[in-house]
Amino acid sequence: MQRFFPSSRPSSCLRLLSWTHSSSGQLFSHSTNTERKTITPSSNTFVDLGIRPPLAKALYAAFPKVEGPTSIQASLIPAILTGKDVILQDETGVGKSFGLMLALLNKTRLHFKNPENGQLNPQPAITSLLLVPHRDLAFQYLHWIKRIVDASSDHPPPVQDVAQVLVRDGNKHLSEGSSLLQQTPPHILIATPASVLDLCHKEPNALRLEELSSVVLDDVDFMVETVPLEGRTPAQRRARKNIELHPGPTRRLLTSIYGEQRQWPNSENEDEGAFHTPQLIVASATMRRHLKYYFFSETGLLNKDTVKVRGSVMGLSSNEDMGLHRNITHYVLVASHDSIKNTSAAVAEVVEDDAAADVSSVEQEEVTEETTKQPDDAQIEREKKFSMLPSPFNQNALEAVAATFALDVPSVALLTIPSDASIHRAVYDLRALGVNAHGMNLLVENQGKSHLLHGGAEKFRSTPTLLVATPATIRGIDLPELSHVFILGVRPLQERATTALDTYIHVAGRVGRFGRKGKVVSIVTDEQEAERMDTILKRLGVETARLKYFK
Ligand SMILES: Nc1ncnc2c1ncn2[C@@H]1O[C@H](COP(=O)(O)OP(=O)(O)OP(=O)(O)O)[C@@H](O)[C@H]1O
Repeated sequence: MQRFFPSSRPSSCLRLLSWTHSSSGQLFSHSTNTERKTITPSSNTFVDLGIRPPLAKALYAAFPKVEGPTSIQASLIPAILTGKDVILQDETGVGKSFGLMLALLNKTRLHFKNPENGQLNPQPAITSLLLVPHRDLAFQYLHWIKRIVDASSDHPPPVQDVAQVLVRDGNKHLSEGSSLLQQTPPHILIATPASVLDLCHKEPNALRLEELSSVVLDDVDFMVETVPLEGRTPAQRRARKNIELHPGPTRRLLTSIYGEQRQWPNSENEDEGAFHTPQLIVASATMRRHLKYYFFSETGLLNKDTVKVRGSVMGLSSNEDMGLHRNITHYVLVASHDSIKNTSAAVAEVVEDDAAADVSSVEQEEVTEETTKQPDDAQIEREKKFSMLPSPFNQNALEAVAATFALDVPSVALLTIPSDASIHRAVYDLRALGVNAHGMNLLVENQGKSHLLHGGAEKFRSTPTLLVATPATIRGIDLPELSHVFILGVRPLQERATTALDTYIHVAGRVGRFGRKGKVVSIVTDEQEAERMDTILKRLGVETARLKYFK
């Protein structure tokens, strides 16, 4: 019998531990048709890249639209399978996360000996720790993996043998998560850095970090806080000091795994064969120079042997051409109390080849769970409170969202609000304007889950949905039917800081993915904000189009 989880071993051995392969595994079939206008396919097959045939077969069965690897996957997968460290950068929506998942599924499952008694541990080790910035991305990965596992045989293994999620979702989840982890360590643990630290603190033996074969940071720039190197302003100096004194969870976790300065094998310790640190893989669409400085110089977490995998449109330097102009149309609406109009920088009337046209081509899947839910007590209580308090949101801006949503959105759209604003309140206000709004929560059908895997479009077409989230919680999220992103709140663009640009890149990058089209509508409320927005778009090299419904 072929194994589901397969064959490649990092070159070095773990200190004082020995390992052996686990035999967990299942078999796996295929077909295809992927609409791909701009994503370069690779001439290789997944198997050519080192993906084991049963896994490739399960992948094709689970995702019938997948024909073969994309060009970034063709570079990424073999790089990961060498066991070397990898730094990956390519634009949003080209299959980076999907490729990461496949490479991790393909890795060898190991059993270690207990160094104290020399006996083989009864449970296999967790092979990979996949760190993500927020819980919704963790569940998206789990969802993808479950689909592949379920397609792997008529009697698939429980998904929890293959992957588990550990997120800070109240103590209950963490404690349930931790006992499951110890009973059945998964092949891949998908977690937020803060939840891993919490667990290590509460139950130091729950996770055997020293047995990990690889550590992956997806959307790494969002997880590791850094300050531009050139920045000399007092605020930047304070920020640098603050990071030094109070490093964030990712920095602390990386220090626990690799030490303050990662040690690299030299001729002495290599000979002893007792040197191991897990392979480190870092990925994002945006990676600024200061982040690379952190990895290569400040901590030595990466070194010159690191494999650099990058997309064709960008260098690994600070290049702001992120391909945002290719499939995405950008609009800026100025909402005031008496009008909604296009910004004066809007240049062209776009011939509407609607994003809706793309939606119709996606694969349909039955939505099994009930999509309407009765409001719970907390919601009723909240709504009572909201009805008595004035809204903190600019109502003109919300009306602009509601009007554009009603006129232009066929199935599902996303609205990002500033990170300090209340999602519940935004949902409440938008519902009062007749919008079918929900806070995004990828565990709940009508809050985004049914849109995760090309599911539910038909069901929702009659009542389009607006999912509300903050920029931090949409990183990496892939909702294939998403046609529009609305952005409320423009971050100030400081001279050297690139945060506002990167935020826009990631938020806008939720649409226009994998060759599909999309629209990004930023809503501003005065000329000053409009100017800021125009500057951001100019820096990103995109033109502002005119939305036909407004002046
Ligand atoms: N080889 C492939 N063939 C067809 N579809 C694919 C392939 N690889 C990925 N996809 C699909 O492309 C979409 C985008 O993939 P993914 O989320 O991995 O992109 P990404 O580059 O990680 O984006 P981001 O930078 O926003 O996180 C997903 O819907 C995924 O299912």
